[in-house]
Amino acid sequence: MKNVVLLGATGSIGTSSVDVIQQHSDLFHLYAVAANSSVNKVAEIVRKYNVERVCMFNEVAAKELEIVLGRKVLVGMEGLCELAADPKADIIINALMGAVGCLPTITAIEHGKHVALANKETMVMAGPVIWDKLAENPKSFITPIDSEHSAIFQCLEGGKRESEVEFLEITASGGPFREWPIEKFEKITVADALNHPVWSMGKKITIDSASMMNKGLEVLEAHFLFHIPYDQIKVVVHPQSMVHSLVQFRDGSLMAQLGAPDMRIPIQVALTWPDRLKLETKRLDLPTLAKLTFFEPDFNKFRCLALAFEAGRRGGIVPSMMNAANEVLVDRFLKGNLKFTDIPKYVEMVMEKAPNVTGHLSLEQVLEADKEARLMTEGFLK
Ligand SMILES: NC(=O)C1=CN([C@@H]2O[C@H](COP(=O)(O)OP(=O)(O)OC[C@H]3O[C@@H](n4cnc5c(N)ncnc54)[C@H](OP(=O)(O)O)[C@@H]3O)[C@@H](O)[C@H]2O)C=CC1
Ligand SMILES: CC(=O)[C@@H](O)[C@H](O)COP(=O)(O)O
Ligand SMILES: [Mn+2]
Repeated sequence: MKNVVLLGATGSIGTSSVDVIQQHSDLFHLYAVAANSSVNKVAEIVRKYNVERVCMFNEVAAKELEIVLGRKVLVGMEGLCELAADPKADIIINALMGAVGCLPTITAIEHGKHVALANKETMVMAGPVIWDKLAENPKSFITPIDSEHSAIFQCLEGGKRESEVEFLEITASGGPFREWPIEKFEKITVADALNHPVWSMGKKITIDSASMMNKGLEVLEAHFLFHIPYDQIKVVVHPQSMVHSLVQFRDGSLMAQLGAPDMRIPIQVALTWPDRLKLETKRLDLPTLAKLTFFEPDFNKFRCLALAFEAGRRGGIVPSMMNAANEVLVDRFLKGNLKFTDIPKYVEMVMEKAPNVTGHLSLEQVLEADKEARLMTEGFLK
């Protein structure tokens, strides 16, 4: 039996993870959960699945949950990291949203854990630091949950074939504005942007999908997960989201992973790899599938995608600053205080001010850059 710590248990990935764990309750025990402030949802999960340890990031919520459950609730970043380091934990699923996921991932690696990673922001902001930490802690390893990265991971047979890759082809749905003319972008509303054509996900990633920053983040995530240079990473728009990504090998073979758009599939792969267990979810029926289509992305319309490639190529603290600026801007947009077109505009302004840092990158530099970019973005918005 493997003890699973689920960080971000109340979210979209968290909920799907609970389902997968329950479908295999002979193999996995939901040992600990964490969230930000959803007290009732956490209380329900804890009671239903006999969860042993709990953390709430938000202090008030932690106190409230302690009263509801009548037992100790960990709190804040310290609490998240305590769960990530718990000696009884075998697998840490990081399904937190945003840069808050970075330190728990690093702590889990430092404690030799298997990290099943949905929190792409971790890899984007701190990729080189993660490389160092994994090298220092050879017992630890990451299995990706992000659907595209799971597809690539599977095509690479768990990373064994990285050196044989010609390029990675990351698929993108294109989001709700794939067919909108750029002239209409000024008028995009929050409701328009939350209307993802395929996936039902948390709000932040849904806005990122609409701006295609999500695909940009995924390019950096792929670079850091699979050690593939940016010149060998392509993005292809595939509106049906049935092909989750592809790997072109140097012998001319193009491998793809297909499946219904259901995150429980990559979550289960991340938990059970290299084994493939039964999962109750929809199957793709090829004869009844509609056409599968593929297009070049429009880098002019989706400026965030171009900016992310630029941030990746510049390296250093630029990805951390880009990610932080984007988080602030998406939050403002969701609150109705920013135009959709202001997201790439201000991300670019922050990136222009970002210094090029060469040489070894430390965790302190990454976290400082994150803080600095948030302040800078707020400053631009005043
Ligand atoms: N949803 C999807 O299909 C996919 C998501 N991902 C990635 O997975 C991650 C999670 O996404 P998703 O599930 O959609 O997000 P959601 O917004 O649905 O859920 C986020 C979870 O994180 C918790 N959380 C948010 N902020 C904090 C904080 N400061 N401290 C502790 N917990 C916090 C929330 O708790 P609370 O409920 O209390 O707010 C919630 O449990 C993201 O990095 C996303 O990019 C990747 C691929 C697909
Ligand atoms: C399910 C998943 O992995 C998301 O990251 C998804 O890819 C978002 O859709 P887009 O392709 O529109 O960004
Ligand atoms: Mn994805």
